[in-house]
Amino acid sequence: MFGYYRVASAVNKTIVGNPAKNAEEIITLIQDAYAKEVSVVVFPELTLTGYTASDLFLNQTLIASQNEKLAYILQQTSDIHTIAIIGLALLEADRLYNCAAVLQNGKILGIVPKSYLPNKKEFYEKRQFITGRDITRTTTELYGEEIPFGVDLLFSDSKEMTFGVELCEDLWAVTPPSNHMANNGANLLFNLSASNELIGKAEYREELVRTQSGRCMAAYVYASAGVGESTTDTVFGGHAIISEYGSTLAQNERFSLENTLITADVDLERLRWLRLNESSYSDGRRKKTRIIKVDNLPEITTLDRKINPMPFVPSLFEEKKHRCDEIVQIQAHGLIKRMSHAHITKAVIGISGGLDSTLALLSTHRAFEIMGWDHTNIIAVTMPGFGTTSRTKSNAVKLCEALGVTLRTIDITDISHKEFEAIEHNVNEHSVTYENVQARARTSILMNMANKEGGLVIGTGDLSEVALGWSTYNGDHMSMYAINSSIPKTLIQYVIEYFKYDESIADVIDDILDTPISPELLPHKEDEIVQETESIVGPYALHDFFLYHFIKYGAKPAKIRFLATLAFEGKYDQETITKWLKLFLKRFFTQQFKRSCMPDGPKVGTISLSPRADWKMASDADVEIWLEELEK
Ligand SMILES: Nc1ncnc2c1ncn2[C@@H]1O[C@H](COP(=O)(O)OP(=O)(O)OC[C@H]2O[C@@H]([n+]3cccc(C(=O)O)c3)[C@H](O)[C@@H]2O)[C@@H](O)[C@H]1O
Ligand SMILES: Nc1ncnc2c1ncn2[C@@H]1O[C@H](COP(=O)(O)OP(=O)(O)OP(=O)(O)O)[C@@H](O)[C@H]1O
Ligand SMILES: NC(=O)CC[C@H](N)C(=O)O
Repeated sequence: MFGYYRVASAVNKTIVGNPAKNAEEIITLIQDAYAKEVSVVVFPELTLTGYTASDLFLNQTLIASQNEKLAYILQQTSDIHTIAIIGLALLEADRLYNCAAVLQNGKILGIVPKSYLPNKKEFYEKRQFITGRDITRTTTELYGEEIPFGVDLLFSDSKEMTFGVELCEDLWAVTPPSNHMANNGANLLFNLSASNELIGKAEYREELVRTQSGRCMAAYVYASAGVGESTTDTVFGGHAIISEYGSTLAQNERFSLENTLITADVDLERLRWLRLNESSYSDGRRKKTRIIKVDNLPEITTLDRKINPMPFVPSLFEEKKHRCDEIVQIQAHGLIKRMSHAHITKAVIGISGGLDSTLALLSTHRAFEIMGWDHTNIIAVTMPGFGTTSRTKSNAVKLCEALGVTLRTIDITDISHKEFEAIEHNVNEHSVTYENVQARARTSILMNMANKEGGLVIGTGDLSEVALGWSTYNGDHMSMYAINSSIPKTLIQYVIEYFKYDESIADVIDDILDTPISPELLPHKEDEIVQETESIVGPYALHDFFLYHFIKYGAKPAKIRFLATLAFEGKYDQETITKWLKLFLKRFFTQQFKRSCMPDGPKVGTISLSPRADWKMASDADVEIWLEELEK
């Protein structure tokens, strides 16, 4: 489903040295995983024997029993499409290898040996096993069949999934085998482990799994041996972890006395496309690998994953101050460098009482504060026009007064009337010309004032407006430094709210956040805003969501719609989402010409649409195939 696969980590109840009993638990867990539509489930290291069998691995009875019970598992799971990866002590060429056997539909698809054998303190694997690091392009014989065997095996369904397998210590090595697997296209990695519990180790282990998923731009599924292992010298807690691209999606409670199975739906399509955006991924050296084809995998019927409706906004409240501080620091230092370099000491900003100009003013104010520059050198200009209401105007004035900046008021109605007359535009015709004359009048005033004062015009447009082209070309679209240009509207609101720590502006910020978003270009009715942006172009929450998935993952519109339907369940139905998504796509394509000549401005988050850095696109590209997809 849209590139999602359900994967699982299983920790079975273990009896050391009893493959028959362990096999029963393994079969139960494989059946459970299949019932849950899991594509691949991974088990702990040396699953059938128990990891702690120690010198019993050198005894014929244990290995014979293990192999017999593996055959039994194959027979019992012959009609199960879920792939199971279980740990096996493999006797090959009179050597013992610590391996992962990949099983599906009663067959062994391949066997991968462990590369790094821990051999210090409580670990002494080299007593029984040898490394399989150099084994490539070979097979091993089990039950009379030749089975691919080696560290060069990858498993692919020829769709979105290619997976590789490593074992426990492999992940702790300086260069884990999974690095090479990822370089060769594996976007899903499994680890069969037996990692004992020591204070603080669980946190480190989770961090290791999570960061490896980030480094490899992959999903990483980890299963470690449970409490049934021998406690002669050490205790095992059965840690199960599923991470994807630097985030942990699921993790179990350790020390369970029962079988445990955790699942997560991983987005393997997203990972593939993310990699296209990383040159260091493309530059990774490819090695010879053998690809084992797999098919008949279970498909999920419903997605079990929380989709964040606000991808630009941190979900944890505790992160707010830190994140907002960071954003404002980046903005402020972008401006400081530019002003210092140009030997300019004054900033000129049009203040409307709306969200964007509020943040631009607050961040400019922070820049002046950092540098100890005189706040009165920030020249804030309110320019009431036909649509300006007393609410926004008074908020603009209150904010400027509280911040101690220089405030000027210049009414633009006369200038606009003169312009209408000059271009012979009927003042009663409230068309785009009527709107743009005002926006351009304001920009012209700001630019000319900047010349007069020796100042720099601070641009206020945000990333959502830049994506939609929701600005007047050569009007508010233009400035000398566009401080908000990579901050989307949903984040602008969040950052402004953080400034409420300053009590002198807390009330006015509340009212600014509460005011409908509007360009206030059409005449107001009895001092009430008539032109609400979100009823014209659609909700910014949706547009920011579309933008994020479209740019970051190159997602197809049909997938974006599917995800939005889940993320905004109960708020927007599919029809509404489709309507605004079409508008987003149309505007995104037709409005590139405004982005192609947008002013300099600091990149703040991972997404920016700067034509010089992040987003190079033809201004005349056709949107048809993107729209067609939504008709299917
Ligand atoms: N591909 C292309 N390459 C080069 N030029 C192209 C072009 N497509 C159109 N054009 C030209 O550009 C013109 C259209 O661009 P433009 O003049 O900007 O005009 P336009 O985008 O039609 O109008 C600006 C819109 O932005 C809204 N606005 C303005 C100001 C602030 C805010 C806000 O809420 O923040 C919103 C306003 O309500 C209005 O709907 C066309 O008339 C055409 O001359
Ligand atoms: N009445 C006004 N006085 C001064 N400047 C204005 C006025 N109206 C608009 N501007 C300038 O034009 C910019 C774009 O206007 P717009 O209304 O889109 O932005 P905003 O009000 O700051 O924020 P939002 O888009 O969130 O409403 C403003 O940020 C501001 O710099
Ligand atoms: N089984 C192993 O390879 C264990 C070694 C590893 N460093 C751990 O404790 O997790």
